[in-house]
Amino acid sequence: MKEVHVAVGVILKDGNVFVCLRPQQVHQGGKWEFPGGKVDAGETVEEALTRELAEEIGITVEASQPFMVIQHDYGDKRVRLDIHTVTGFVGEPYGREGQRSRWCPVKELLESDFPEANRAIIQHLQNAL
Ligand SMILES: Nc1nc2c([nH]c(=O)n2[C@@H]2O[C@H](COP(=O)(O)OP(=O)(O)OP(=O)(O)O)[C@@H](O)[C@H]2O)c(=O)[nH]1
Ligand SMILES: [Mg+2]
Repeated sequence: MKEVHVAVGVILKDGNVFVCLRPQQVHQGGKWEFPGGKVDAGETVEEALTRELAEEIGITVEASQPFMVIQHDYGDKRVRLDIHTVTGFVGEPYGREGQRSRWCPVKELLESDFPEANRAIIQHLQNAL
């Protein structure tokens, strides 16, 4: 099964992270996510992240840093998550594709239901901040 390369943004502001609720009908639907999406052929991770965050939550990324890379096999899909923190952006994020979204304190992230692969990201975030 081929591996999907995904650019994921951990958008930080005052100790909070912006998270979105994945639509029921998509992969890992009904779970929370850090916004992002597939890296298209010929795109850098930064280009994919900037494009996906503009499309999904209406912000313009101005400063991002590589944070970690996670590979995970969900059984029905294999992903390689290229996670970047986003510390500078223009605009107020919102669910531009109609998805629910909110700012969540970093320390409360594990109280919400995220895809399995996100557990390691959250633990790294909580240790790093
Ligand atoms: N965006 C995002 N995807 C995640 C996270 N964790 C995780 O396992 N994934 C998986 O990464 C894959 C790609 O995410 P995605 O569905 O958002 O990709 P996309 O935005 O290009 O899809 P779409 O444009 O068709 O909606 C999905 O299988 C999703 O389950 C996360 O925190 N954020
Ligand atoms: Mg997406």
